[in-house]
Amino acid sequence: MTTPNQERLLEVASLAKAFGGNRVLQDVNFSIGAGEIVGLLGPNGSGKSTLLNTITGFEAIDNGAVRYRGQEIGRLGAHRIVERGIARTFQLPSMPSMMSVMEVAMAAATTRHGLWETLCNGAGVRGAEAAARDKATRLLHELLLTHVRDLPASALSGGQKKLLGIVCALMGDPQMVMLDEPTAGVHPNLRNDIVQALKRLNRQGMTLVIVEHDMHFIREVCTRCIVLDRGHIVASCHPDELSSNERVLQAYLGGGAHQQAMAGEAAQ
Ligand SMILES: Nc1ncnc2c1ncn2[C@@H]1O[C@H](COP(=O)(O)OP(=O)(O)OP(=O)(O)O)[C@@H](O)[C@H]1O
Repeated sequence: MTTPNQERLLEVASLAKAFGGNRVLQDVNFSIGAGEIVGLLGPNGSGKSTLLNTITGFEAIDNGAVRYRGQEIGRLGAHRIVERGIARTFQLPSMPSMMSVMEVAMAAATTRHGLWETLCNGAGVRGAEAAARDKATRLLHELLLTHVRDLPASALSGGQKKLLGIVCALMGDPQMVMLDEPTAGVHPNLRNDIVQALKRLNRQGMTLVIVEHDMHFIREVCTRCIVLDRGHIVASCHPDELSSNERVLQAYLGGGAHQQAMAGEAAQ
C-alpha cells in the first residue's frame, strides 16, 4: 500500500497483534505521507482502534515494525511516541470533573517542570507556563471552546469533549494526529465545526489519520482511505473509488445488517 510522492511520515510493516487466540491484526502494511488526510475504515471489530492503539504505543505490537520519519517506534511507550510527534484522540474521551476545560488543555502541554527546576529557573518555568496558557487559549478559540473554558471539563457535551480531545492532542505540537471516530454521536452543527477544524489543521500542514464510519465525513475530509477487514488491509484508494471496490463491498456485505447499511452508504 503506497502513498503519493510526498515524504513518507509513517510506515507500518508486517504489523501483527493478537489478544489471546484472537488475531486482530495480521500482516498490516501501509504508509502515510506528510500532509495527507487518510480515513481508516472497516466494519465493526475489523481492528481499526487496535491499529491506532498499537501505532500510538497504547498496545504492544506482537510482530512487525512501525517507523516514523524513518525511525523505529514500534516498541516505544505512548509517552515517547507523543514526544516523537504523533498525538491521538480517543473514541470516548473521559474528562475530569475537578479541572476546568482550560486546565485540562494546559495539563496536556508537553513541557513539565519539577520542584527543583522551578526553584532554580523560576522565570523560565513561568515563561513556559505563560506560553502554554497562550497556546491553550488559541487552540480553545480555534476549536470553538472559548465560551466553556472555565466549566468543569466533565460538564461538556460529548461533541465538545471530542473537540477538547483534539485541543489536548495539539498542545504538544504534533506533526501527525490520529483521531478515533471524531464525529461519532456528535450533533450535526458541531460535526461541521469538527470537519472545518480538521480541514484547517491540514491546510496548516498537519497530517491526519481518522478512524471513521461516516462515509459522508470521509468523502468530505479525506483524500485517501485505507480499509481494514478482519485484521487485513483490503484497500487503499480515493474515497470516490470505495463504492466500486469489490474487496471493500465484500468486507461490508460479509457482515450483519449494520455492515450492509454501511455498504449501502459506501455505494451512494
Ligand atoms: N484490549 C483488548 N483485549 C481483548 N480483545 C480486544 C482488546 N481490544 C480489542 N479487542 C478485540 O479486537 C477486535 C478488534 O477490535 P477493535 O476495537 O480494534 O475494532 P474496530 O474496528 O475499532 O471496531 P469498532 O468499529 O466497532 O470500534 C475485537 O474482536 C475486540 O474484541
